[in-house]
Amino acid sequence: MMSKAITIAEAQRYDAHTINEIGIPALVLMERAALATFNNILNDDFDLSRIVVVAATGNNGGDGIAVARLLKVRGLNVEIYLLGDPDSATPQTKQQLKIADYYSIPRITDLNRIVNATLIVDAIFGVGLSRLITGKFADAINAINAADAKTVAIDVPSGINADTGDVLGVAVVADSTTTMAYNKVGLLTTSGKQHSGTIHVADIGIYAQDRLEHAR
Ligand SMILES: NC(=O)C1=CN([C@@H]2O[C@H](COP(=O)(O)OP(=O)(O)OC[C@H]3O[C@@H](n4cnc5c(N)ncnc54)[C@H](O)[C@@H]3O)[C@@H](O)[C@H]2O)[C@H](O)CC1
Ligand SMILES: [K+]
Repeated sequence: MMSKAITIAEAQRYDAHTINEIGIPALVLMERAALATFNNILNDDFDLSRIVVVAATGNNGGDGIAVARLLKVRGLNVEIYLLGDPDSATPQTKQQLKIADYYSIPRITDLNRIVNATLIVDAIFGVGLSRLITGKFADAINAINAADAKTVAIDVPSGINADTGDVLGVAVVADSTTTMAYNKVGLLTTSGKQHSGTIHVADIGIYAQDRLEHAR
């Protein structure tokens, strides 16, 4: 089947339409994104003995923190490496952090725990990446790439511009990427493919066109 690929602007427009016009709450979309990623993780052949979710405070991070909770509730050993100030997280991501705290998911600050993980979930940046990556964000991506662990990216491998496939300084090299709603144009480029690994497109209830015909 031919699958459509969309730009960052389209992804943002379809998200906003689904939330604001249709009325599906952002947290519901986030839960579906997390469930799709979680199911892809369980269906693959990964060593799940030491899982680290590396998350920033945008909605991509929120997806990842929700994945951490789904894994934890399954009884798996999962830790969160959080980048950025939780006080400036998006409302959805703040809610995910609160839920993760309820389940006592450890928050780690030592990059060595990333390097020694068996599976890494990359939830640093998705379609919101807007500038060159430096500092602690770059350090975390370098640690992910230095690890022997398999790496699963959420939506876009962090550091890849989802329109052009360009590396904005440094980018995660993933074994697989669960991308939401549609593939992204930048993931079809040579660089995009090299960083995404196997791409799974997840239906999370966001569509380019309203499916009103099914309702008649
Ligand atoms: N909108 C939805 O309801 C859904 C979104 N999903 C997921 O969310 C991301 C997009 O989330 P958004 O908050 O718009 O952006 P990001 O999380 O990708 O990142 C934005 C965040 O990062 C900062 N930032 C950007 N570039 C840099 C940089 N180089 N260094 C440091 N910080 C940077 C920026 O300022 C923001 O704070 C999407 O990809 C999906 O994963 C859902 O899946 C569900 C629906
Ligand atoms: K990501």
